[in-house]
Amino acid sequence: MYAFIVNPAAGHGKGKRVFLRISNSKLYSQLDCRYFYTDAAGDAERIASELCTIKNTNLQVIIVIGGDGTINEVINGIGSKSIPLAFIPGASGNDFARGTRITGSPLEIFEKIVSDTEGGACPYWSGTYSLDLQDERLFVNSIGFGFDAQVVRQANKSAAKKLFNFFRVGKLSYVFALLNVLIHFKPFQVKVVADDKRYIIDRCFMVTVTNHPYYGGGMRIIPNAAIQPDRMSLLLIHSISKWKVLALFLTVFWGGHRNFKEVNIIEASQIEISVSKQNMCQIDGDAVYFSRCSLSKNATPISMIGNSRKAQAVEVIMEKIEGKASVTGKET
Ligand SMILES: Nc1ncnc2c1ncn2[C@@H]1O[C@H](COP(=O)(O)OP(=O)(O)OP(=O)(O)O)[C@@H](O)[C@H]1O
Repeated sequence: MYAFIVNPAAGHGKGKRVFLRISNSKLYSQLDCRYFYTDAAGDAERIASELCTIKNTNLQVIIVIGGDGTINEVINGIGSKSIPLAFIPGASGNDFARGTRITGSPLEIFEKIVSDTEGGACPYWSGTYSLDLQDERLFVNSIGFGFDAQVVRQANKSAAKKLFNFFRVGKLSYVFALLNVLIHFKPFQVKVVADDKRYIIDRCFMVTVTNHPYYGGGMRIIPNAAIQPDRMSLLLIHSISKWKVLALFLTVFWGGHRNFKEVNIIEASQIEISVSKQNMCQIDGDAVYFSRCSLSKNATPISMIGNSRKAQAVEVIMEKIEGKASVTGKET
């Protein structure tokens, strides 16, 4: 069975339009397909979790249609179960699709998914996080602390977002939010422990941890962040003037921001981030308050199909991790 989890509201209705294009196709009618629409936050996670536990469904793949928030929920619903996962972007941000090289029209992606069910999976390692000692959860793209989280919160709560989405220029809501937050933003003190290194930064602007290069709807925030087991990429921006922040966000599309002296990029397996005064953090585009966060890489990779990364069986990668061969640390 091909199980579709569809967020019809994603991208101001794009999720539904993408699914209708697929469900009206000849290929869809020839296969054993079922679909589940989400109604509200938490539905995609619950549906994915139920699909993984129901026996005798002959489930071949869960295909998610929506945005990064929907794929985040589904990955948390699947957890460590070995169900192949595919994603057809149906929103405006779509950083997960960029990062995992999901390309083509929705129908082309669907055709690729169907051919990959014959054996074309490649692994994807999400990250785990625990906020303020709560239970661990997974993030698919990135977690950001400080400035970017406040921008996400501002954009999500702004009434203008609906209007921008209606005119299909949803990204403009982030530009407006960025300018708005920048005016009032105050740098904060943060302590970052990355493996055996400790950093205490007095005038921190933001800290971002990613599983792949893309962020904020196409910005290449850490251009060489590899999809890999064990290690996450971390970007730190500190001691920077507000004018320079504007310049930085203009150069981020081609990676020029890496040359700013206020920017540091490192890799680590275990990361602890703590702030003395409660601050904001965004997880795959969802903003919440935090004081302390522990991060690591999820040991169990997701078996992804339907993307253009070169396929390699998840079992082969797992053997490498377990030490039977050397790990390159680069995307396969
Ligand atoms: N039927 C629904 N109506 C409204 N909200 C929903 C529905 N189903 C799910 N949601 C909520 O929508 C959230 C965000 O969805 P998602 O990120 O996939 O799309 P999006 O926010 O429109 O994406 P983008 O901002 O990139 O266009 C989900 O995490 C969930 O909380």
